[in-house]
Amino acid sequence: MIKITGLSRKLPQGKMVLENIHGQLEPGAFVAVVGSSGSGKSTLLRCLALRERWSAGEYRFDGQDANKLGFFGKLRLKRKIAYLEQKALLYEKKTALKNVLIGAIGQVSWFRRMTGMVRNDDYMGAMETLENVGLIDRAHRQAEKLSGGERQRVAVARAIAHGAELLLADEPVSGLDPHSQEDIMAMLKKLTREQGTTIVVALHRLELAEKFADQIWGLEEGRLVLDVRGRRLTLAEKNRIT
Ligand SMILES: Nc1ncnc2c1ncn2[C@@H]1O[C@H](COP(=O)(O)OP(=O)(O)OP(=O)(O)O)[C@@H](O)[C@H]1O
Repeated sequence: MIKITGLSRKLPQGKMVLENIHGQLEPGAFVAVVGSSGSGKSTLLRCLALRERWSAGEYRFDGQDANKLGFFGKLRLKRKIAYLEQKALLYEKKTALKNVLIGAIGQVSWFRRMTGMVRNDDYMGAMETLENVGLIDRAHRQAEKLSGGERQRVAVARAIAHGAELLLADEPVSGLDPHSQEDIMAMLKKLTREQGTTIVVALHRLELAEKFADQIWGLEEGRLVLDVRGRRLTLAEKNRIT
């Protein structure tokens, strides 16, 4: 379980980008973070991904206090967390399968990483994750020849092959057509159900959050003003965060 208590992020100029955020993420939860532009969604995701430092508060991952971890402890924790960019960053000339394998290779020994040797298990694991994200028929296609939605699927498959327990995705569907947006959200939801991955997505489209997420966090000027589970937002709630 992930628990954040009083998480705040103050910029050097003094501006509070996140202010006293409290929240809890159960294993396998699918959480959408919504809020108007500049409300702090990306900052929150980057803090949860340990890519940005918070200035106050506590972040516990399975009981471990991230503030108290040393260099190697933090590295181990980072291995459990995957962060997806808006536009999936892939090795363009490599196939979807190779891109996933590179993720899996991050989990194997130094020697095999250096030599690029791939075991049959790694290969089978990578093919299985590609199947899980509905991309088995694109396994041998070069990344540069994949559509935006397919690229996001490869990035997700790579994160799963890498053993991520927490997947943070910043606007993973922006720039995709509405049909692909729904497909990606459905695929993410399936992963939370079938693999138990905890997924947090920052989203602009509220209707996607309502349709697919189990829980909605609403941010307003760096404060968490909504934490809603299992129901749609009221009109007043929608107005507050848009
Ligand atoms: N390093 C920084 N330096 C200056 N301002 C920053 C920095 N990081 C964040 N901000 C500011 O903090 C606020 C929150 O930014 P953030 O990117 O987290 O918002 P967001 O909700 O993800 O916005 P968007 O939906 O437009 O991506 C914004 O006003 C942004 O300009």
